[in-house]
Amino acid sequence: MSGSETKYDIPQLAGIETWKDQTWPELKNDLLLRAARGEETPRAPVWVMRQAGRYLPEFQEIRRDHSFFECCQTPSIACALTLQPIDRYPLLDASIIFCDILVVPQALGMEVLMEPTKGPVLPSPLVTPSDIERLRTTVDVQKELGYVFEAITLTRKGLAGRVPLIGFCGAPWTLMAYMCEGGGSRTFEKSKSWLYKYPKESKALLKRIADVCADLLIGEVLAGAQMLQVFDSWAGELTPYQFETFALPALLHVSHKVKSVLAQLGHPTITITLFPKGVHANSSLRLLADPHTTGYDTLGLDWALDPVGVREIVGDKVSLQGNYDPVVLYGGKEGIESEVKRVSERWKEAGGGWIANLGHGITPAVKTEDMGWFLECVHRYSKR
Ligand SMILES: Cc1c2[nH]c(c1CCC(=O)O)Cc1[nH]c(c(CCC(=O)O)c1C)Cc1[nH]c(c(CCC(=O)O)c1C)Cc1[nH]c(c(C)c1CCC(=O)O)C2
Repeated sequence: MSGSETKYDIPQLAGIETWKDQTWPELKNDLLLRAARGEETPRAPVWVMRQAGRYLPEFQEIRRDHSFFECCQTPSIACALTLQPIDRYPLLDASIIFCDILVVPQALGMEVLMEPTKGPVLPSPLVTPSDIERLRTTVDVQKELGYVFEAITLTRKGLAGRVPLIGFCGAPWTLMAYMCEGGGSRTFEKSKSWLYKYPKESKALLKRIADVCADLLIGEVLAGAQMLQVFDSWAGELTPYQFETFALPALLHVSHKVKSVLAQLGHPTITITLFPKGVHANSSLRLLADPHTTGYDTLGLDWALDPVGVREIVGDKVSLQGNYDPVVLYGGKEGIESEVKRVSERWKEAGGGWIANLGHGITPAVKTEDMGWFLECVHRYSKR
């Protein structure tokens, strides 16, 4: 399964010429990178998915004057939004570049809108395999997504070594789901019926998406990202068979291509987190236990899983991230403290590399002081 033997084509990225000449501010807090490599750190590094988001008044202020994708596509704005939570909360141990997973369908040629009440909308979804012809056959990731790389370089400088910068992309299956559904879904009838009706074409589509994801991640690292995360937000909608047959090979294509191309370029290896939201620990997660073969060093867990139980299943080779219930942030000061304390004990008992995070993104109505209190509690109760 290891991708080290396969030679991948090196994408045409500006960073290939420039990455060796970049000098970066010295990193002062490397807890995140150590935990991702499997170290048991003195306390858990902590960050929060969607930490640059609508619960922050300073985010809302910028969003008032700019559309969502304008924020993603303007490097100075994306940089400013990424730095907002870092400036406000010195207890955060990581930053994640402000962007969206749906920039990959855009790079493939699909229109994506962000509607205030509905979330993402893709007005012309893929209905049958003949619609795949509407996608660009080769994607010039530098041309389509160069703004992400620019934003990353600016942000890494702006961070001045305070914390590492995470780059990310969506997982092929999750992106295919958006591309076939035309937006979010409750039942995933359109995207999952592709897997039953058109299994061969589904695999080919997933591979094409995976290629763009890999090139995006490679460009992010060359531009200055110090760690990567792949968001498979809809992994839990699949049967274990579908996860293994469709989602997993595409995920492995991404991680193997990223690591192999970086090695070909002589770039130091970096760690990758996979967030396969909703997957069953005893079936799908079990397939992801060995970073040496999967290329995923850390697995992000949602709040439905118990860290001790997961450790028993996946063993000690892989690091883990998670998994406080995002709704705990509405639990009040005492509620937050007692839950963080309880869950942290499970994590310490589980052992191994642990990055503290929510089990999914922070939601817009959270009070900024409750987010701050949550971070304080994690610092206190994750101490080993
Ligand atoms: C599925 C998914 C998307 N985007 C993303 C995922 C994977 C994680 C997950 O499962 O939530 C990933 C994402 N989206 C965003 C980030 C930025 C980095 C971070 O702080 O985590 C990241 C990592 C910004 C964003 N992406 C989005 C916002 C809010 C949009 C706004 O400002 O109007 C932000 C800050 C919009 C978005 N983008 C997406 C949705 C479903 C929505 C709508 C959500 C909603 O309306 O509540 C697609």
